[in-house]
Amino acid sequence: MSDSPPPPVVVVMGVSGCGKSTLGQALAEALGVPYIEGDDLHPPHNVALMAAGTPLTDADRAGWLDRIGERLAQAHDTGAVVTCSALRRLYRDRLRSASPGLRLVHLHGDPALLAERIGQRTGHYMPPTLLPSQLRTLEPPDPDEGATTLDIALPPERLVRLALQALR
Ligand SMILES: Nc1ncnc2c1ncn2[C@@H]1O[C@H](COP(=O)(O)OP(=O)(O)OP(=O)(O)O)[C@@H](O)[C@H]1O
Ligand SMILES: O=C(O)[C@H](O)[C@@H](O)[C@H](O)[C@H](O)CO
Repeated sequence: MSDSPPPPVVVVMGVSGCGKSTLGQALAEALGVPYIEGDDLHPPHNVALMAAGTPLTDADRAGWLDRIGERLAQAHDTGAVVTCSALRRLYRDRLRSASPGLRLVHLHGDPALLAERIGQRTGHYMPPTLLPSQLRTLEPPDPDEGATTLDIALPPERLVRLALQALR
């Protein structure tokens, strides 16, 4: 029997292109927990809207957040790293109601750097034109949410180290 605490359930959050998938995968590997790509849980309707350059509404995101919440709840014993934009406080409250102990890592960065990274990547449904609406919708975590905010200008390996330190 080990007295070690259960592995963490982590949501890596932030606007499109902030590096959620890049950090999320590396962090899951470092923690030895499953990785869940939140973008894969969007219904096709949401993906079609975003691909057409239409921002999602609260109603569009509701069912998606519930699916993510289910996955977070299932990960209670195993831990997990899940990517989810989780832009608004009310979305995060919805996730926390499914997984009360969840930890947040918020990737935050200069809009010009975000635009550059989104512009450089290929094969993604999310068009660069949606970045301004993502930034308008973002409500950065409040102090009581205990989030760790990291600067996307840092290299991925450093972000992993800082996230691991914060999650200890
Ligand atoms: N710390 C970093 N330093 C430099 N480039 C990075 C960093 N993190 C991510 N990138 C690059 O930025 C781009 C966006 O990263 P990524 O796809 O991980 O973001 P995302 O938040 O998951 O995006 P989305 O939510 O839109 O799917 C990718 O091309 C990735 O290689
Ligand atoms: O809440 C949202 O508007 C969406 O989750 C977006 O943030 C994208 O799915 C994601 O970032 C992929 O580019």
